Parts: sequence; C-alpha cells; structure tokens
Amino acid sequence: MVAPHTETLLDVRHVNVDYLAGSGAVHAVRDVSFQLKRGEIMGLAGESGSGKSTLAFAIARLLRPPAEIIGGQVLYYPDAARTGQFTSLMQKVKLKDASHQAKNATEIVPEDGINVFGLTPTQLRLFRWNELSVVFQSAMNALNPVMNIGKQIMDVLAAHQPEKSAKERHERAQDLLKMVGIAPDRLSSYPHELSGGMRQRVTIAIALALQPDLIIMDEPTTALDVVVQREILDLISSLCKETGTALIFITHDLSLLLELVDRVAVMYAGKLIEVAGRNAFYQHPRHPYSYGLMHSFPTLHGPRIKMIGIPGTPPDLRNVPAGCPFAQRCPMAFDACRKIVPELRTIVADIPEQVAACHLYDPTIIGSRNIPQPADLAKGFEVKPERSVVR
Ligand SMILES: Nc1ncnc2c1ncn2[C@@H]1O[C@H](COP(=O)(O)OP(=O)(O)OP(=O)(O)O)[C@@H](O)[C@H]1O
Repeated sequence: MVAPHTETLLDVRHVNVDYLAGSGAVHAVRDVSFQLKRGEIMGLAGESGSGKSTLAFAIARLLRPPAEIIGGQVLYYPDAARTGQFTSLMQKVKLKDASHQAKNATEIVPEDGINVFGLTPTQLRLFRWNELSVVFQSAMNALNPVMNIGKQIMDVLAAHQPEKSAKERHERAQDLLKMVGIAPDRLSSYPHELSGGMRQRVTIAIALALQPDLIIMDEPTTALDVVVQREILDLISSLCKETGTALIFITHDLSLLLELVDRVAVMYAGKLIEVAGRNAFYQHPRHPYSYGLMHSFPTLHGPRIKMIGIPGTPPDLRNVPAGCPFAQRCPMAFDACRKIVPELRTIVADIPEQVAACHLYDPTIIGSRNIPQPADLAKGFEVKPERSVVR
C-alpha cells in the first residue's frame, strides 16, 4: 500500500459505524471515504443527526459502546520530517507493549500510513496528542475548575514532553496563550475567572500545545455568542494556516463554515453526499440537498438569494430506505433515486474535486426524457414546499 498522494495526511476509506441499540442498529456512518491534505481546512456540514460527530469520533478512535466501527480504515500519513521522531516513539511503545497484550500492535511503516483502527491503547494515546487533537463544543466546560489554566497547559506538556524543563514548559505555555490572544499573565487564572470565549481559546491553546498535524473541532463555538464565535473561528483558521495544521471543522452552520474552510463535505443520513472546494460549493452546490442547505440561510456577503427550506425529515437510520437517502425529500427525485444508491461522482470535468452522489449527474441518465435536469434545481425547490404539505 502506498500513500495515495504525498500531500495526503488522512485517508478515510469506507468507514461504517453503527450504534447497537436495543431497537435495532442505527447506521450512523455509512461507507464514508475522503482524503485530507496536509494543512487543509475541511468543513463537515449537515443537519443534526447526519453522523458528523460519529465520523469525527471514529477518526479519533473516541467512540464508546454502543457505537461500533463495523468496517473501513483510517490511514494517517505522518509528516516525513517528523516521522523519525513519531515512529521511534511508536516503536518504543511496541517494544514495551510486547510483553503485555499488544499482539495486534500496528506495524509502523510510515510510507504505508498508520492504520488508526489498529493502534493499541498506548499507541493511540501517543497518536492523539502528538499528531491529532480534538476540541469539542463542551471542551471549554471540561477545563479543571480547581486548577489554574497555566498548570493545565503545562500538565499536557509535562505528560508528553517530559524531556522539557519546567522553565521551557512555562515559556511554551506563555507562548501558547499569546498565540490565542490571551495575555500570558493569565496563566495563573482559574477557568471561572475567564469568559466563555477565553475558555474556548484556552482549549485551542491546549489542542495546539504539541503541534499536532491534525485538529478535529466539533461545533467548537456553538455555545458562544455570534461575535465571539466569529473571533474564535478567525483565530482557528489563521493559526492553522500559520502552523500548517490540517483541520476538520464540524458544524451545522454552513454560513460560518463557508467563511473558514478550503473544502466542504456534506453529510446526509450517514453518507457523504457532496464534497467540493469552498468556492465551487458556494457558486454551484450540485446535490439537491446541498442546494437546499445553501438556500436555507442568509449570507452576510455575496448576492441576495431567495430563501427556501428543506421540507420533511431525514430517514430513520435503523431502517434506511433503498436508493438515495434524500429521495423522499428531494423535489428532483425520479425512479432510479428510489432504487439505486448513487455514488459520489465528478460533476464537471474542469472541477474534478467537486463530487456529488446524485443520479442527476449520471452520464447514463443525463438527457433522458422525463428526467429532471440539474438546471431545474431552483424551480424544483420552489415548488416543493407546496407539494410537500401532504405527506
Ligand atoms: N448513543 C447512541 N445510541 C444510539 N444512537 C445514537 C447514539 N449517538 C448518536 N446516535 C445516532 O447516530 C446518528 C448520528 O448522530 P451524530 O451525533 O453523529 O450526528 P451529528 O450530525 O453529529 O448531529 P449533531 O449535529 O446534532 O451533533 C443519529 O441518528 C443519532 O441519533
């Protein structure tokens, strides 16, 4: 196995995750594949329950029962410049683990990628802090209330970089606070002495502490007011650009996302239904669901657009209908949509990186008589609300 591209940091392949509930398995993530480049900022959008957090948790191996990874692979390609250090760390762990239970320890062959689902608990701990950090919505409330923030940052450094002196850790903690726009003398402050925005900045500082190559942020600003949200998001994107850190940013707020990311991935009912560069997506969302999403919020910038809604609700993930999961709500749906699951495919040859899973773009169907055409999307969504009243 060879890295799909030297620029690739993460290769998510056919990942499936179920929640094994008493009432039947919830198929929360269904055959999701995508690649992330080094330093790339990718936004994961989709309405509540579409599987965004489950996918993020799966990538970070943070899922707990009843969630179960049913299939797929996540391959991580460490930076060649850091590989030596990371590999030797991982190999040390393997030697140590060898006498214990680590029979399934992942072979660390960097050019083949690290198989994240195969990491032992100790390898995983190294991987999570050194290569990947995760920031959740609730992270700012997870700071230890009885420990000042300086100690919390320095504890992370002490645990993972024991070779550093106390003085070096203190200086690094000061630098990290400065990076996130907090005066270094606040190191001695306790979480309750900081505003929500400042607490979230501290969690970002902690996430950046070990200079990971990938950060996953799941709705990191939802609990904050709009002005602070914007400040934090500007901070996150500029820090990631500055440090070359890749970011997977999760939100159901597409307007925020579009201001922040290089690439957008839209999930619907556990599946990726469109992946596109930010501008291509902004100008031409191709999947009818993306089209509906884009027209269901006002933009601060850009031309005025007519607002529409997406009537109906997503399918029950215990019992996903045949065909396209959006077919029941889609104003463009035709026969094939209710029978055949559409694959992600390139829409326009000039923009190969924009892919959508929709039969409207199937070359064997395009042009058929009595089949709606992509150009009819706007019209389709305008008529849908009337038709959808009776369901
Ligand atoms: N512990 C659980 N047991 C059973 N089903 C679950 C559990 N946690 C999540 N689910 C289901 O898995 C699906 C995906 O949920 P997930 O939280 O990943 O979606 P999401 O897109 O992140 O939503 P949100 O934006 O609301 O966080 C949903 O249908 C949800 O009901």
